[in-house]
Order: sequence, then structure tokens, then C-alpha cells
Amino acid sequence: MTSSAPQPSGLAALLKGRLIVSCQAPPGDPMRHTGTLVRMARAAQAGGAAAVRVNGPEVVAAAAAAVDLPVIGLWKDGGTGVYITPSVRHALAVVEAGAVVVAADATARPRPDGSTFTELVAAVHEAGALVMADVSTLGEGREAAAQGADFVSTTLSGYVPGSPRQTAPDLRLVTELAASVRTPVIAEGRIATPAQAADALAAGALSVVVGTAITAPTALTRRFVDELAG
Ligand SMILES: CC(=O)N[C@H](C=O)[C@@H](O)[C@H](O)[C@H](O)COP(=O)(O)O
Repeated sequence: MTSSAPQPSGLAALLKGRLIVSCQAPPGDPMRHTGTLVRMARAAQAGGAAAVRVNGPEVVAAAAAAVDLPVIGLWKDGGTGVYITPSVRHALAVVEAGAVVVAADATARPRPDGSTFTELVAAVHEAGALVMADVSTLGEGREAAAQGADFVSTTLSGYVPGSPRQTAPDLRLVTELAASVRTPVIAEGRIATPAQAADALAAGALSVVVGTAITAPTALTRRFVDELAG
């Protein structure tokens, strides 16, 4: 890591016990608009969030300029296999755009550029940023920690074969990771209520990422509509 790199312990202290808001919108969604996503990030800051998580170099750069919070950046590319910051090129573009932390897929699946997660970690550290490993299982989390990830997040549990499909957050994985890695654990994925966020902290998470429940009006509307339709 270069001397200009943020220290994992310093950022961990800032995030401890607090909320990270994921401000993203899927392709085709009316909210997928940089200015709109930046306003979500500003709203997250106004509401007391500790950090924001945003997708794509353009949004990372705009959010970094607009909010006084650490920006956790990723770059989704594709919809199958490894799509969250799938290559070293994607990771470095996110750092260049102003992310303090790069979130990247750290599952045990081949990466499209043939690189390893270890290489991505080394490149991001060399560029002066930190890495959040998005994992789906305990084994992946242990491996990512061993490869130098600064944070391990449960982001991909339920979205990768081999992890339990469920509507609830995977608090079991949070508990298991917190008990077995020294790297700070972030709870992420399907956290729908403040009570679930508190439960995630009680399970051992350093911090909690919430996306859909705060920043996805299309998906939230659909839930109500589906319930009314029976
Ligand atoms: C699986 C995947 O691609 N997750 C993405 C990761 O950046 C986002 O689409 C999620 O919204 C984010 O993880 C927060 O989760 P939730 O929206 O459930 O609170």
C-alpha cells in the first residue's frame, strides 16, 4: 500500500456501528441518472449515513464531489458470473474516479480478464485505495481476508450458486465471518428494516449496507403492488 492510502483501521473506526447507504439503480430504471443518484447520496449524508456505495466511475466521481463521506465504489459490468468490478481495469477506474474503497466480487469464480482477486487487491492498494470483498460464503470470506481484503461484505450471499437463497439477510454468514476473520465484516444484502440492521451489528458486523430499502422506489413500489395483487 502506498503512503497516501487510507488506513483500514481509520476507516473502520469511522464506519463502526453505522450505516452505509447503497445508492444504485439497475439498467433501465428511471432512477439510473447520475444527478439523481448523487441526490440520493446527499440525502444519505443528511440522514446520518457514514458512507455511500455507488456504481460506475461517473457516479463515483460525481458523488465524491458532492458528499463529504467516504465513497465505496464499484463498477458493475454484465449480469452473469463475476459482474461487480470484474477486472483490475474496472477497479483502477473506480479508484481514479475518487473511491476510497473499491468493492469487488471475491467469489470463487473465474474473472473475465483471467486475473485473481489477489492481483486486484494489490493493484487497488498500489493505487492508494482499500478493498471491500463481496462474498457469498464463509470460505470465500476467509480466502478474501487471507488475500488482503480490508473489509469482507456478505453482498453476494443468495445470488451465487452455493449460498442460501432467502428473502431475509444472511445473518448466519455475518456471525460465522465475524467469528473467523480478523478483517472487519460488513453486513449487506436484503436488509429491509432498521431492526434487521441492528441485528446485523449484534451478529458481529462492523457496519451495515442498505440499498433497496432506502434508495429503490421502483422495487419498493413493486413489492406493494405485488402484495395487493395477491
Ligand atoms: C447482489 C448485488 O448485485 N448487489 C449489489 C451490490 O452492489 C446491489 O445491487 C445491492 O443493492 C446492494 O448490495 C445492497 O443490497 P440491498 O439492495 O439488498 O440492500
